[in-house]
Amino acid sequence: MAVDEQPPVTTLSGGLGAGKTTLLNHLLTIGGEEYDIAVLVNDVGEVNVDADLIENGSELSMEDGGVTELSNGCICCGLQNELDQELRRLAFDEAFDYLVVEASGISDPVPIAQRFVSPARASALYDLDTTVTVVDAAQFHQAFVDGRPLKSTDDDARPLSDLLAEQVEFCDVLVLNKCDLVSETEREAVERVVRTLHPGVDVVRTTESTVDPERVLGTGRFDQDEASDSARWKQALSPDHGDGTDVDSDDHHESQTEMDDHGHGDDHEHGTGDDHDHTHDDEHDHLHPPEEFGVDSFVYERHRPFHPERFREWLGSFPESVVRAKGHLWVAGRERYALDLSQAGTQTHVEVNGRWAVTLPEFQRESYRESRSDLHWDEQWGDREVKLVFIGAGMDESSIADALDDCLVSETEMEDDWEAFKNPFPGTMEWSQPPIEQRLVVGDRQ
Ligand SMILES: Nc1nc2c(ncn2[C@@H]2O[C@H](COP(=O)(O)OP(=O)(O)OP(=O)(O)O)[C@@H](O)[C@H]2O)c(=O)[nH]1
Repeated sequence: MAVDEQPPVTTLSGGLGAGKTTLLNHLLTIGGEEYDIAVLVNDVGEVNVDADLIENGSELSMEDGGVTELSNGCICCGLQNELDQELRRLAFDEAFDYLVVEASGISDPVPIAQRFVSPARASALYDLDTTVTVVDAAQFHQAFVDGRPLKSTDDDARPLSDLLAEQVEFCDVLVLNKCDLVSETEREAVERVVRTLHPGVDVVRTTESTVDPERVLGTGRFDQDEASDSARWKQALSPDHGDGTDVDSDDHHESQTEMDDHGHGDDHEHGTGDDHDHTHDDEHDHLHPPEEFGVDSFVYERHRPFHPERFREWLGSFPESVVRAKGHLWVAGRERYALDLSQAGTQTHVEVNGRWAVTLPEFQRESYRESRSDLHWDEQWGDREVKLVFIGAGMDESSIADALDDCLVSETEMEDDWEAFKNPFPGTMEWSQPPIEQRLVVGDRQ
């Protein structure tokens, strides 16, 4: 792609589990008719579940460069170098005419937007078009109307609700999602708070993130001068905010050189009003969100199925310290299909994702295995496994893992007839039905 073509960019931010991946998949299905979209997906955990979900839900794939994943950190801080590299690689090596960047649920949208404006190098390659924040209406109501903020259990950390508020404050379009989980009165109360935090923001109400693509793609709403007036934008650029606490100091040196390489000729044209040098250090001189908000993550991986009844029971009492969990499941009695689990707030969804590779005809199975060098393969069970990412504040990893281990099929149960277990989990892929009916939903307003 020629450098001067500058594909437009939409960034998607928003709280953990708010509906960003759902929105992205919706855009790829509907908006894909108008644009040839490339996506860059950032996930906090070491396993990028979102990238898999996007691949499964669309024709894009990692191999053809359509989906790029950046995992195990935040593109707003720790992975900024990787973000810059990927943005350059995409611009020079891939053919697309729109880029959508899905930030992790604990990313601060300000430093991400700053990667696309002068003097950041990507500003010459892309045109930041729209910044979008997706909000879970029910979670927001709980935190800001009911007055039960999302806490972090680490005393020194800021409550996660602060991040939610910051994500609301910095966006051009706010997608108020999960409207099915709130009453009209609750939604109105949420909108009042949202408009207080961000007067004049364009609010789109949705369920399942079904937004009209025109509201978030090619809107031309991002205005650098207006964004530059945002208090946090200025704070992030201020040289006085260095407290030396940034955990990624090594990254800074490399990026600093990159920034120095870059001509700053157009700085003044789109200036932020500050006349100091915009160094990389200045740009993200804040704590890395996982530290600032006391968030951590771990992966639970086992190569044995869950007992359907015990695991269903466990789902009914999700540990409070877990803010978000997602991944795939092997449930005994469901040997043909991998199930996706997605927990956010008080709701957990389990739905059929696709067939385990081991059940595919040999030709397909082998080509799948070749394309996934990291795939765990068991002689007897193939790729069937449980792999879940947990993200939360103050989680007791070993007690969660122990409780889950108790839900696994025991040594003796391995010999049982698994079809005889009472099994509430979905087990077919009847695409003629609306997918929602193939879900097991655990939690409020089922
Ligand atoms: N009830 C309800 N559930 C929804 C809605 N939109 C999405 N979900 C579900 O909420 C869960 C999280 O959705 P995602 O799209 O994965 O959320 P996300 O913002 O990408 O999550 P992270 O990237 O982990 O922060 C999934 O189980 C979705 O199916 C909605 O409008 N209503």
